[in-house]
Amino acid sequence: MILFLLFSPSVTSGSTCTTMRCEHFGCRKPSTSKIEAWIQKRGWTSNNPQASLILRQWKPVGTVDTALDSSFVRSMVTAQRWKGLTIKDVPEKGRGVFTKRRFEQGEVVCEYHGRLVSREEGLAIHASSPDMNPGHLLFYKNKRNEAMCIDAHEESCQCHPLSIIYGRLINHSSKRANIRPRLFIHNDRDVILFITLRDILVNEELRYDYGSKKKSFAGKGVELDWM
Ligand SMILES: C[S@@+](CC[C@H](N)C(=O)[O-])C[C@H]1O[C@@H](n2cnc3c(N)ncnc32)[C@H](O)[C@@H]1O
Repeated sequence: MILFLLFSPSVTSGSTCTTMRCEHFGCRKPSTSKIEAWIQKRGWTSNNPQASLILRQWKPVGTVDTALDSSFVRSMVTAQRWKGLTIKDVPEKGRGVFTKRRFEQGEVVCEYHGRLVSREEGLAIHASSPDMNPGHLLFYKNKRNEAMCIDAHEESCQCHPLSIIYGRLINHSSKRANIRPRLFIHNDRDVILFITLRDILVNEELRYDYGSKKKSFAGKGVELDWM
């Protein structure tokens, strides 16, 4: 869908002058220090690009389909250390996730991370919640077309007990969604990444369409006023 050039500097490496296209960071904006380390690793002898300039001109590289191709994005999925986000209270919604920096269209924001369970198990968790609120469950179909659920009702997951799991705190909007979930597979694990639908400014609330009908959450006919 989206093809963005990240950076095409003319650089001198030894005696060879090459036009480089950096795809290393893929669909996720790196920090200045990450770019500096990347430049240093190239071992260029002259004409080195400035990290701050790369950062200013940065755009995601690749398409939504290739969002998990970059080792940088995969390392974030492994570590669950998503930067650039913060949690705030939102009137009548509880908590919500807000941006601490600008995100570009097509950028990976974070993962909906949690425990993988079957749809039936997810529905049982849903049914046992006090007000049948969808809470922190995400229902989806995997690549084999099986109905599954990511259960994120715990504040933190067992695999990353110290990480903030932002995905579970993102609120719903069908009309004003600025990110969308997308299913990938990494190390045989289903990974649902949120990808921006447009440029997102600093201090914007992240929202995605939960995809549930007002009266039929997970097919259970639950009335939810806020949907
Ligand atoms: C995935 S959680 C989102 C984080 C939640 N606000 C919290 O504080 O934990 C989903 C729950 O947030 C609330 N919520 C999400 N979107 C909402 C909206 N647009 N309006 C009101 N409540 C919303 C509902 O209670 C829903 O069950």
